Amino acid sequence: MATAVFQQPFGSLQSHRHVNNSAVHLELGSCSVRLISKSFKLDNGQSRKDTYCRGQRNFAVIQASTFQTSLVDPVSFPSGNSASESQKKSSEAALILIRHGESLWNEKNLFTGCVDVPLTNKGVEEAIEAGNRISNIPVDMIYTSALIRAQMTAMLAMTQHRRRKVPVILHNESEQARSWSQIFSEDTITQTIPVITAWQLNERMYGELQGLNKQETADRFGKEKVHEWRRSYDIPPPNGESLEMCAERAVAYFTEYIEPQLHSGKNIMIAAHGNSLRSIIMYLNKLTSKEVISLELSTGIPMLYIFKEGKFIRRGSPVAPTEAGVYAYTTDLALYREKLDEMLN
Ligand SMILES: O=C(O)[C@H](O)COP(=O)(O)O
Repeated sequence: MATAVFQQPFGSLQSHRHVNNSAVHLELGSCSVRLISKSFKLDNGQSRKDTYCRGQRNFAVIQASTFQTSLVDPVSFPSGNSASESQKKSSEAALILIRHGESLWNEKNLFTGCVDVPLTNKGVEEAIEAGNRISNIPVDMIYTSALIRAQMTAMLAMTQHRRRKVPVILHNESEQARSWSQIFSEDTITQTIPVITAWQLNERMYGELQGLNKQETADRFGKEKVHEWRRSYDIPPPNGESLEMCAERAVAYFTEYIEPQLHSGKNIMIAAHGNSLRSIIMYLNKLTSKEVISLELSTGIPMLYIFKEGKFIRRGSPVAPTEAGVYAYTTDLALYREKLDEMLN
């Protein structure tokens, strides 16, 4: 992805403790980012090096790339030497998809779409259970929709992860938000998982059905009509998105931003919605428009894929963290798990 890399001296900064500063400039397609390293002499005589970034344009990519550059996981996946080396050699990466846990409007049987409602208690429990199931699978980056039910699911799931890294939502909505949420310790960054939120992963926009009760709508417009709105591929509900329209933006986002991360060996979790995930699964499993309409996803059930040699291999849903046989670990996943066991014992 990086097309040009060069080192340049970085002028001295306003602190008597800085002993050395340098900057690396990366050109990443249409955007550029500057990684700035500062070496500090601490009062106790020790020295410390912190790296952070300044970027322009296309902030999601910049932030993702920054974390990618900075993160060095002591429990690397697959097993290898340095993180960058293992990334280069990496022959596979894990992809976890999770539909959010039950929301307050799922519970009330209302069309939700892009209305931003939180999880129920049951949804919270489902998210925690999903986290248990994936607690031995490596996660380097998380993508969620812009909606709270997906974000809650991702965050709650990660509370169960054995690696104990902290998921941190990247705020790139304005220059100030980006700048005010920077992390200035390389050590802390290595214990962090970047969480990227993207509206493209949102639930399909349900148009004028949003907020209506599904049963009452079926009683009013007829079961067939409502089934057509809910489960046809290319017929949109009134003023809303068809599954095809939802797939267009969700899959475009996946191929443009997420797939390159998998290619570089990053293990990814996506927390999203029934229809944005059906769209992505349609792409991953090469389903036809006929096949995808009968695909139903339960709330809070993680699905695991392995990305290997440019192909997505479906591994099913991990049933419990300890039951390797249920979804058959790959060798790399087994090694990762072994390292977690060593680290935590
Ligand atoms: O938005 C909604 O109401 C649901 O999350 C998905 O609804 P569906 O099952 O009708 O597509």
